[in-house]
Amino acid sequence: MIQQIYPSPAHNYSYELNKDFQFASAHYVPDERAGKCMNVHGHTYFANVTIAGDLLDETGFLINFQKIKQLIHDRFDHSLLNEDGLFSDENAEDYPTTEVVARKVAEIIQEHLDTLSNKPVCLQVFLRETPTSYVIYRPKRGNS
Ligand SMILES: Nc1nc2c(c(=O)[nH]1)N=C([C@H](O)[C@H](O)COP(=O)(O)OP(=O)(O)OP(=O)(O)O)CN2
Ligand SMILES: [Zn+2]
Repeated sequence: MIQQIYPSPAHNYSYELNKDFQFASAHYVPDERAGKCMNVHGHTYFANVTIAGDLLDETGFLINFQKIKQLIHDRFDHSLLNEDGLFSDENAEDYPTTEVVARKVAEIIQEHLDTLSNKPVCLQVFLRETPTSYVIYRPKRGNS
């Protein structure tokens, strides 16, 4: 939910930013054990992304807030997640569950961050799938 307080990852970076955004997507979980979730259905996902770093870019940004939303919203909004090449119906690690979508969001963002000279890092993705269900994904990282 936008404007909620999120759990913070511990870190020693000087700057931390958080971006909230939402996207509406359909998905299904391709396993009979997922019950009714095996049927195509939709959610309005609420995401909060945490990015940190020690250096700002030439505009004084860690990263432009708008870019974070653009990377994810433009790709996933009003789509069937299972049809995106990031996901697969063959391998559970790539089914579009909340856990996996949160990880993919982190990976998409980190891939972009790696192109920036100030080298920010994605520390956390909080992804709410329903009013009662959410996942937090924190990429493994070194001692920073
Ligand atoms: N660990 C996970 N469990 C479930 C996932 C998931 O991605 N990871 N997904 C689903 C379904 O896709 C469903 O969209 C969400 O399930 P649920 O929280 O049960 O949704 P409800 O709105 O029915 O929840 P209530 O609290 O009962 O209203 C299922 N499990
Ligand atoms: Zn679902």
